Amino acid sequence: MVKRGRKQSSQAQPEEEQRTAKQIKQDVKPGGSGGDSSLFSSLPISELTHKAIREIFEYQRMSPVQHETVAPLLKGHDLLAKAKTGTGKTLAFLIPTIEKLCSAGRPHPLAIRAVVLSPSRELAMQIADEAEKLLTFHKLNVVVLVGGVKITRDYKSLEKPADIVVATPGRLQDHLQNTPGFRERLSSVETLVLDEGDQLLDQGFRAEIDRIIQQLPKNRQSLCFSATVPDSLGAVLSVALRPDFKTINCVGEEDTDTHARIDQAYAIVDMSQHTLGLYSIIKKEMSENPTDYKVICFLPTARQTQFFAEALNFAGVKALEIHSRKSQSNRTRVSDEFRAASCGVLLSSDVSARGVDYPDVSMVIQLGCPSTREQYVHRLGRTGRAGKNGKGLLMLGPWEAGFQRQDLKDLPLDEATSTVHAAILEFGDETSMARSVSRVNEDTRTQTYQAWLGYYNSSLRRWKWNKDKLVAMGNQMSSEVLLLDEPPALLAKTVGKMGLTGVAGLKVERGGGGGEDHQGRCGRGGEGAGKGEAVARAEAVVRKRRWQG
Ligand SMILES: Nc1ncnc2c1ncn2[C@@H]1O[C@H](COP(=O)(O)OP(=O)(O)OP(=O)(O)O)[C@@H](O)[C@H]1O
Repeated sequence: MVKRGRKQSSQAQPEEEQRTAKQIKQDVKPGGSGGDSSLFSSLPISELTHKAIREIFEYQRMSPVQHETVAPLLKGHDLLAKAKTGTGKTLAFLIPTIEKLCSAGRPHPLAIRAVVLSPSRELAMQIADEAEKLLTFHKLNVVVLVGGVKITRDYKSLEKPADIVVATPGRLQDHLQNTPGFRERLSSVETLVLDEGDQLLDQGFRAEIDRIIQQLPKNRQSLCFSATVPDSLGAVLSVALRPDFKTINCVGEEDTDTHARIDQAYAIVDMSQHTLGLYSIIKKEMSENPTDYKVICFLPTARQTQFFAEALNFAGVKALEIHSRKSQSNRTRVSDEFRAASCGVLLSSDVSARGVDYPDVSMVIQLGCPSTREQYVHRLGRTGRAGKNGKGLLMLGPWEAGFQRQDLKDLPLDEATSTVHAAILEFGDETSMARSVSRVNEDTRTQTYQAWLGYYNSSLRRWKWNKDKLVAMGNQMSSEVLLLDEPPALLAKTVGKMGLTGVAGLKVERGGGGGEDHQGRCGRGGEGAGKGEAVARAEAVVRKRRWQG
């Protein structure tokens, strides 16, 4: 069942409703000038778009970012816009983009006239859905081009007119290189939108974005939207925007990038308590909001996401998982299921960190350090959207505590370490959790170990670690989180690629059979052990921990 608003207990309803209504008003109140200029009806746009906003979206007032950006965009300016998460940036760029297209006819039947780029597939699909709703009464087409979908499906979609293409950079570049005629079709582009522009212009996507932009007409209008605009963005914006671009910042100078209505907290939790801590906090949220808990937990890597999801499911918490190791059809199904659910738990890698609009998320948990401060802000922004309340909990290992102290020092995070410990006491059972972890597939645990090493290896300087320390910490994770007797063996090739050849404590498998570590010991991290042995091992780990106090 699709839920439209958070359910309230009957007693709390009037006050809660009033509060929510007030917050929505704040989010949609006109930015500064006030009055009726914030009504959609005051916008000089086509009647067909007005009709969609009225009848399909049923919105009356623009949010501040819509109020401040739509008018200059209708005048044709290039724009960099910053506004907090969940405040309606999607419509802010779609309305002017569509208006420009309907004010003139197609230059030729297959012309691509607007390109919207998104860093993730799920976000691209969501933007395309929103565009289709806005185009309900227009005769314009939207085509989505994202990775993970059979290219033949793209060819089919591209047989029709594609006035607006919403794409991830990799797939768009693939078409540029390999699809006959695609490059020519792009020569009609009038508008380029970079949603989550800071991420698109960052290192990860930069080369693809540069190549795409080279193919677009110079006289296009370009827009860049995000909830975070790091200083480094200034230097690369000239690639996408014309030099006289406007900047609109809907986050006041004195304000923070996050919403005051989201209660933010952090907890410093020992590695050995991460699984139990996560389980217990989710159980607490479920018991406090039995009919409307909706939790997203972000993990640093796809494999950690998979590991914790499997462990939680064995422990009796139904958890969905979404990450890059899943097929696109599975990702889309999971995303749709979580969007429509009134209650649920979703474990996600950063594929859902930005832009994705799941309604009524009650809590965002971040277990492990996010890659950047910006990523923290975007992940947190999956709750507290469109004027609603929300909660965020950042759970860090002791070695990561500096992230909260340094990178988030201007954000209002309360310390909640004792809350996590209290939740563990109330809801956790170490032996039963150890049994659940032992049931997690051996391959998942090996891959989680490898991914963990990869994630921390890519930022050694941030942790002030050398390679020996990295491996020591990884092995601690293998023992305390994955509950393996010995760290799993990694292929020599993988170890070489990570630059870890010769590092003490790493077990290396030289193709086939068991592994040998750099001290010459043999074994394979519990592989091949039966279920009974795995549980016995888990219980031994718990016993050992108790002995060690
Ligand atoms: N004018 C409006 N009135 C009421 N609700 C709105 C309005 N505009 C957008 N919304 C709703 O607000 C929610 C958030 O919008 P949207 O996803 O565009 O936010 P965003 O600013 O792009 O967020 P993010 O920074 O996370 O990408 C959506 O559910 C959307 O339908």
